[in-house]
Formats: sequence, structure tokens, C-alpha cells
Amino acid sequence: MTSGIRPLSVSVPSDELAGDLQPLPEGVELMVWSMTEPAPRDRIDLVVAPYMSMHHVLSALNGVTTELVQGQSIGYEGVEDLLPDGYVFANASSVHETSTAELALALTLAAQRHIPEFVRAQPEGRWAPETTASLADRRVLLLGYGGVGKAIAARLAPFEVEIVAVARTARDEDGVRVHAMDQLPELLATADILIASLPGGDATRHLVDDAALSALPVGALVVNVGRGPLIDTEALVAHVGRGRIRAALDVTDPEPLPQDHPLWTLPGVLIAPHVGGASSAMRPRIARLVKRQIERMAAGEEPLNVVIDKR
Ligand SMILES: O=CC(=O)O
Repeated sequence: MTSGIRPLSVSVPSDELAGDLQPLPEGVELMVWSMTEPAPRDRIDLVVAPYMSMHHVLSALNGVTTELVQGQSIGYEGVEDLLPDGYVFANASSVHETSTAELALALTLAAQRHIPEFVRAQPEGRWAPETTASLADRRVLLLGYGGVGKAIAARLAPFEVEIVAVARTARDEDGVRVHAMDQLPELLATADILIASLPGGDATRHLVDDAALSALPVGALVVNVGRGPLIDTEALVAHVGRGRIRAALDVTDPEPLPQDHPLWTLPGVLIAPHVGGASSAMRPRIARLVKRQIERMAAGEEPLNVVIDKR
């Protein structure tokens, strides 16, 4: 970018992100605003919202003139209703796909190869060999084939698995057969591993319900890196409790999972506290996205990743 660009004011929610954005082009004024206190200005051209808790702070925008509100997650459930009229919101879909796919693989491998059991045996010095499940030669069903689903498929490929996917639109993509949603019951019946990466919201709520879980073969593994409500938690607890299936979850319903929730202690359940996107790759990637948005806004171009436009 050359100097002499349109002056822009930009707010970010932390000093760390402000540091990652340096150096900024001349004419860009950067301020730190966590959105939990009153706005430092009545005009901030680009507001970067905090990670994961943005819906708690959207009312802070009222009265602030802004061209773009940049979220830091892929998911933006609740934002549509809470974003005041006149505002434009972009998500960070390109930022989290790789990290979320990494965690999906980590959870899948850990659960298949019984890593949690070995971790539990270690402090006792207990040498307890056992034959574990595998990833090789298993049939993996990807529920959702968006950015995260595709990143999971790409990472699964070298493990010599059979990959099929199910999504809103049937298609062949990157050598993967993507089936339409009405095929889900049939596909579940032959899936050794189900990996869900769909977004939340009414359209996907309890897509994996008691009937879907009943369709899975005995011993199947259910992995969820999308949103907790995709799965009917009560039904999942019942099926895992009977030892029919196992689960590895980065997202749960409710979230955070209460300390006395049965999922914590059920054998065959591995839980991560919704950290799929939260790796060391995140902040530099958010900074790259914000820089691109600044360049586009300075050049008078439409921002990237706009998912809600209330202009
Ligand atoms: O859950 C994390 C995200 O939506 O990016």
C-alpha cells in the first residue's frame, strides 16, 4: 500500500493484536477497544470484535459510526439479531479452518488409539498393552463439507481411510463424494467415524439425534468440532452410556459443560473445551485478515468475508 491512502481508524480488542498489526500504513490510526467500556470515538471505520464472546459486546456499537465489524470466529450465531441496523459484519472463516481440522484429527486419532487411557495409566506406572481401534481402513463420514470439512478431508487423506461427506448440496469435490442430507441415515449405518463440522443454528440443531445415533454401528466414534447443539446431548449420553458408541467433542451443549455433567465421566468420551480454532496460528492469521481488510477499505473495495449486511 502506498502512502496518501484514505485515512482510516481501526480498533482491536487487545494490545497483542495491535502489536501483530505493526507496521501499519501511514494514515491508519489504531486504538485498543475491548468493547466492554464506552467507545473511545464516535467514528471507528473498522472495529475488530473480541474472540468468541462478541455477542456480549455488540450493543457497545450503538452510536459508533463504522464501516465494518470484524469478528474473530467462523461461527456468528446470535450476531444477526444483535447487530444494530446500519452495520456490516464479517466473520473469520479463513482463519480457523486449519486449526479446527488439526484438532478434529487429534481427537480422532487420540480416541481411536486410546491415548486418554494411556495418559491415565502413566502416573500409576501401569503398563497395560491393548489392541486399539485404528484410523486406517475405517470409513469416515464428514457431516459438513465447508472450509473446515474440506480441511479435515485433506488431512485425513494420507491415513488410508475411506472418506464420504454429507452436506446441503450433493456434489463431487476434491475427489470426495458429497451426498445430500437425505442420505444421512444410510451413510451413518456404514460409518466407523462421524466427524461433524457444521455451523450452529436452527437448521442444524439435533441433526444427530437419537435415531441418527442408533443408525451408527456398534463401536463407532462421533467427533464434533462444529457446534454442540448439532448433537442431541441427552441421546449421546444414553448411547455412550450403553457402550454402543464413543465420542470426542471439542464443542458441547451446553457450553461450558457444567462440572457435574455426565459427559465428563462417561467412559469413551474425550472432551476438549472448545479450542479448535484457538491455536498459536490464530492471532497472526487474524492480523493478516485485518490487514487485508484495511487495504481493501483504504482502496474503496468491498471487505472480505461479509456474512451480515444491515446497511
Ligand atoms: O468456534 C470457533 C469459530 O466459530 O471460529
